[in-house]
Amino acid sequence: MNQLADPSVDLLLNQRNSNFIKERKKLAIVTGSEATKETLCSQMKYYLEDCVDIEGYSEEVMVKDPIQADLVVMSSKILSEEMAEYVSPECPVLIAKRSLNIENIEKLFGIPKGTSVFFVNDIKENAVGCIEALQEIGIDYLELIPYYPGCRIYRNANIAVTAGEMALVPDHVEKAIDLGARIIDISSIVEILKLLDLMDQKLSLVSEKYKETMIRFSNHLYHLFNEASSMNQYLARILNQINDGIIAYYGSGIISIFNEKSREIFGAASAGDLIHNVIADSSIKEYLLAEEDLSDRLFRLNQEDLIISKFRIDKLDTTVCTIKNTKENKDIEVKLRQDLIRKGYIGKYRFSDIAGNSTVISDAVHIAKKLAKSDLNILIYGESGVGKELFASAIHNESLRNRGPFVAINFSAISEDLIESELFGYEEGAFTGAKKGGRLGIFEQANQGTIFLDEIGDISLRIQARLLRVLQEKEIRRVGGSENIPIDVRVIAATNKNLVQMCRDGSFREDLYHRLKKFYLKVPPLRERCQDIEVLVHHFLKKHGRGRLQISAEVMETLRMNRWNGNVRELENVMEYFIAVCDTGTVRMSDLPEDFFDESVMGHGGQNTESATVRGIQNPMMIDHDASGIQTRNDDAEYTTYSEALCQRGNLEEYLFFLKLIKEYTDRGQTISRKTMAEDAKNRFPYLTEERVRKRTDDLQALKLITKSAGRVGMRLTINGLKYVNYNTQ
Ligand SMILES: Nc1ncnc2c1ncn2[C@@H]1O[C@H](COP(=O)(O)OP(=O)(O)OP(=O)(O)O)[C@@H](O)[C@H]1O
Repeated sequence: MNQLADPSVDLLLNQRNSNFIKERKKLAIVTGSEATKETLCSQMKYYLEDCVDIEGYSEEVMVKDPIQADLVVMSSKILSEEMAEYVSPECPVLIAKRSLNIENIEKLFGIPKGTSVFFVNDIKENAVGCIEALQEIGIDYLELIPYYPGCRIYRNANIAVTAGEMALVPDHVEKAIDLGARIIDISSIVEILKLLDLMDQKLSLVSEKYKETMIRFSNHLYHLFNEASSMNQYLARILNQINDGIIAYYGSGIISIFNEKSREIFGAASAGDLIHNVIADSSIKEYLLAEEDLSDRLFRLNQEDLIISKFRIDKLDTTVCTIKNTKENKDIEVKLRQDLIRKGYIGKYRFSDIAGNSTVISDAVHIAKKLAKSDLNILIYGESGVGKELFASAIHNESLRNRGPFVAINFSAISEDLIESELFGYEEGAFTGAKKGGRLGIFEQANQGTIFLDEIGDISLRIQARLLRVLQEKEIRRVGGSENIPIDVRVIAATNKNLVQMCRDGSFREDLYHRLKKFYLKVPPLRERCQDIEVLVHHFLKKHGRGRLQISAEVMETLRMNRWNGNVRELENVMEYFIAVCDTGTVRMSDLPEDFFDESVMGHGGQNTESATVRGIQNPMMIDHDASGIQTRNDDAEYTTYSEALCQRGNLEEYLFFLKLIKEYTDRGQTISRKTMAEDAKNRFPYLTEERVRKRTDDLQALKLITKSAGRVGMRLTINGLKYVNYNTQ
């Protein structure tokens, strides 16, 4: 290691009182500043404290009495001249050689290669000496410029390094690094031993300690260099893994970073090369070297479209560019999307997939689109099968998270024991049967995306508490794990239960309810939007590949009148049934599922209060409910009631003839008028005029066996009319 010293080392021995000897020797250290005094005193105490009293004096603090010691060590020659009068004339004086304290050298490691740096010291020799010392220990990649009072600045720098001379650092410098005061050089330490007559006693110990310090330091340095170089390798690996080109260069165009992707695009180059020589395309070269132009630009190179972006790091006089190949980036996006699709973690639906134009559904879509723009949690309320998941998926796809996963979990379909590990995952060995390597929970899988928690009202209070913590802390802990894992997920929860009531009766946590319900969306049941049925019917026929299949007007009417307790899902099921059973091009009443009227049209378990009124009170065809709420019927008795009612009004045969006729026409998708009815009835009932036909149809309408409306729809059988006809044609 190089040792720096004042160029002239003078040993001024004043032997006038050579018998100045005490039991413990006294060493006085005189410095310019207090900081240097501290450094040098602690250095000498490290070597000699056990046998020498060490006293420090600095020019900064007034020395009152003359300094008396076995040896006075001056930190510089100038100081020895300035402080001479404060030293007892009989004291021997040594002007110490000093060297750079390299223990703080790591402070320089952050300065990038090629940077101009002032080395600041009190005189030229010291500044130059320190620079040489730094170069010798490997800091030769910086452009070190000596700086001292009165020097001429031939090249400027924004960073300054000094050895304890911060006061001399020029004001314009943006960053100053103090390596600390220079320490006493080993050769001067040996001199001190000699002068204190401690050579025999201390030399080997001091040299041991000195060696030890050096070894400790060089180990430290070695470690730091290793760390820095493995960090560099690590960074280089990262930069080479990135799928975009990355180039960094100093103001003048000297390249400092040129990653693998850049090499693929522009050809071979490495740090130290010039942009000017490396980039052949003149427009790209011009753009890169135009310091003030920081806009993103599109370039075409070798049939590829490149988007180049730039930003400046002014402090380092560096420009960094990223180069994206638009096609490759698209391909990557497609791959990532395919990966999500493979895992099933995508929102399958968009708002355009929501069929229906009723006001209620349009309003719901309108609100949902607004909610999609925010990132807050949403609670969707709606009966089973109304389309809650459809809405959740559409919201995800319209939100800023649409490139992330959409993961859905239905709590009603998972047992309580499994919910926790499904949501939060588990560590290997968390429980018997846990998979090797553990498993990610859906919260982790949905990271940066949306999680859809369906049937949230079905989870236990225990899981509610865990879920609440996750929503509050935004981190999860795997089952059997000890680490908290941060997550960035938007939660959309759904329920068909009355959560407010559940909060009241204590089965749902109110705090969780409020966390989930930052926004609220209600999806209306299908029976509140009968206008949508026709649109939905065609939507599902098309969705299942039978867009051309016709639905007879009567069937459509029957569908419209249905209660649809299973909502849109039930309607879709019926459409799939039609597709499976209908052999002709038109679905007719005869294609309706056998149990359609039992299970669907009649409603479930007395929920259909509106229809029950129509059927039960005003209609002779009664629906009874047994104790369990399940419907029971005595069909024969009910049909007989109709027959009796008709017989009381006129000829049952005529009425049945007209009912069948209406059915035939609607099955063919045709409307039937009174005139047609009279004509068709002519052969069997020649006495029936058009007016009489009107009378018969009025009777049928009064018994709610048919409906009459003006225009295209005309006369139609009601469900009961249809069933009564079917009963009589068996
Ligand atoms: N307006 C609509 N347009 C098109 N398809 C719809 C519509 N509403 C619902 N569907 C379809 O109906 C089916 C049921 O919808 P979804 O699963 O979203 O209902 P849900 O309310 O989440 O049901 P559950 O409460 O049982 O989970 C799905 O196949 C969905 O695509």
